[in-house]
Amino acid sequence: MADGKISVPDGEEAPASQIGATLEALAATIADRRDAGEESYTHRLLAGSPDKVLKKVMEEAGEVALAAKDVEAWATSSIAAAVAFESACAAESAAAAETPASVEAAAAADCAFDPDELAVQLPPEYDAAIDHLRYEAADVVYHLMVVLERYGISLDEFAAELNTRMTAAERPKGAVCLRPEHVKRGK
Ligand SMILES: N=c1c2ncn([C@@H]3O[C@H](COP(=O)(O)OP(=O)(O)OP(=O)(O)O)[C@@H](O)[C@H]3O)c2ncn1[C@@H]1O[C@H](COP(=O)(O)O)[C@@H](O)[C@H]1O
Repeated sequence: MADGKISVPDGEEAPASQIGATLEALAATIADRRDAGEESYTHRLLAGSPDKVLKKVMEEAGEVALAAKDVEAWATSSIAAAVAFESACAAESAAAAETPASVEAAAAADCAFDPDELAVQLPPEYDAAIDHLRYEAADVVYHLMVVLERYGISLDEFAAELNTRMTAAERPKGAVCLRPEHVKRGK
């Protein structure tokens, strides 16, 4: 596996992976749609004005950001609810301790405020927000892959871009890299 811009290190074999197989299948489907009819959304993105798919990438990236903010909001409100509960509990405990008759009850409650002990319950909406984030992330990747196909950047070449940014220790064995003359060219 090597073309004009990329190469596999000598003596190493290209690795296999799930996401690799998935992206390869999707890239092949997208490439096939060059010859499809107008009923294919992918074909319309490949054959129509480039602005359509370029706008879509920006729009879907924005939706990823909004979906992530939604995840943040559910996490923050869940933490706030847990803090409010702990604070109320600690206040009740402190008030009880001031009344001699209640000292025992207060000790039993053992409810001093301790942020490390917060029991944060994430609601079902948090999980749904994570599902939504993953969905929007897939929309970005699909549209980005249509852009790559449109401009003739193969998956191997794209992998080489990412691999080139890794240190030798981080890079998978056998990973392709950009030939030096293509690194950061045109940046
Ligand atoms: N992976 C995708 C894929 N992801 C997203 N999309 C389309 O991208 C469009 C996104 O448009 P919208 O902005 O309306 O997004 P939405 O998801 O409806 O809603 P939001 O993002 O606004 O929340 C929808 O029409 C989706 O169907 C995709 N269209 C096609 N594919 C793949 O490409 C293959 C070929 O598709 P066709 O070209 O339709 O044959 C399919 O079999 C799939 O494997």
